[in-house]
Amino acid sequence: MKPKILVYMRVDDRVIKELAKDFEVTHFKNHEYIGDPAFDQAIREADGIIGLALKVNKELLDVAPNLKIVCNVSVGYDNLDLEELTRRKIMATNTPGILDDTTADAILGLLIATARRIPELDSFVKSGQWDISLQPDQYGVDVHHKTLGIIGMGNIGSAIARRAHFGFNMKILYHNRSQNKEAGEKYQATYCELDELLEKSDFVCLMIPSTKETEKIMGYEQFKRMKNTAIFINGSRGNNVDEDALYNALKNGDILSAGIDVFTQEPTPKDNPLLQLKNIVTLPHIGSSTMECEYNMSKLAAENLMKGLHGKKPPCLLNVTSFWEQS
Ligand SMILES: NC(=O)c1ccc[n+]([C@@H]2O[C@H](COP(=O)([O-])OP(=O)(O)OC[C@H]3O[C@@H](n4cnc5c(N)ncnc54)[C@H](O)[C@@H]3O)[C@@H](O)[C@H]2O)c1
Ligand SMILES: O=C(O)[C@H](O)CO
Repeated sequence: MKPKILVYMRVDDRVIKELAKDFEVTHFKNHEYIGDPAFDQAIREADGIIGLALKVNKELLDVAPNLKIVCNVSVGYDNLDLEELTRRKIMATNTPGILDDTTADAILGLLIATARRIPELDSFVKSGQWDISLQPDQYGVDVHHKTLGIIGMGNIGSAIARRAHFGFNMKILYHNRSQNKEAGEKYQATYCELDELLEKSDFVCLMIPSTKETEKIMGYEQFKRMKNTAIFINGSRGNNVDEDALYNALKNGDILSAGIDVFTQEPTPKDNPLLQLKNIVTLPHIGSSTMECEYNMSKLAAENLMKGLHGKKPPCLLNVTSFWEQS
């Protein structure tokens, strides 16, 4: 009998087809969760899970007695209770590295779209309002030669810094858990404490993982510290930002505008007050969502799953030291 796997949300169809050669696949394309009878049965029987953003916590693990591996099709793994998975000797994997350039492209795109007010001016043209020349109150602000503060100079933060430094002649400041020597040398990026970065940057780009420590790292105080001409970009996770504080800062002119790829709740509710503001550009969490990148991420996640269920060490094992090397 083939091992059983639960495929959750976004996994490339070609990859699912490959997986079906080795495994019995049950695919949930949307946000099904415990309580849905079909999902309950699939999770009860699953040897492995592959997919995007399934909340894997004690509640779910308690009803998944056969589970051996959980493979995220994402680099972020804030959806996983890693401690609990490790305690139960269940492997967990993610997909680091292969999405850096794609995500950095999207975040730079969002930054430029926000600075140059591209979505707003696109609507202006398409709605037939362009009957006189552009007015000064429709101008955007320059990106080139400005100061970009990156919070989280990891893989994606570095890919953003590379583009900003070489492509736009921006001055890079960064805040990180530890100093990133390579970014300092290659992109002339200067390490600073968070407060200093917020005070000096024309653009602040958040690129840290979502953890207990980073929850609402951008709150009322942090937005107040930013220049009132500055633009805030969140390409990380919604939980890292206090959305009420962001709303307040945008509404009161504490900052100029914001570009947001991620929300506290996704999909974000239609009545999220942020959506009413003119000075915010929003995206539905598209950082890595290109045809090429999503396929590569699915393939890497599938490789993790295959290796794990075939008794080999998955290439992107997250709980490596605490689990694999002891077992
Ligand atoms: N918008 C999207 O579609 C999208 C796509 C990919 C990743 N992401 C998010 O971006 C995050 C970063 O991805 P990555 O591949 O660059 O990860 P990474 O691990 O390479 O980099 C994260 C960096 O953040 C730093 N960091 C962590 N906690 C910190 C703290 N409390 N204070 C200061 N610095 C801290 C780390 O030292 C590290 O350098 C992911 O965890 C994910 O949440 C979003
Ligand atoms: O963490 C990631 O890889 C992305 O946010 C997934 O969409």
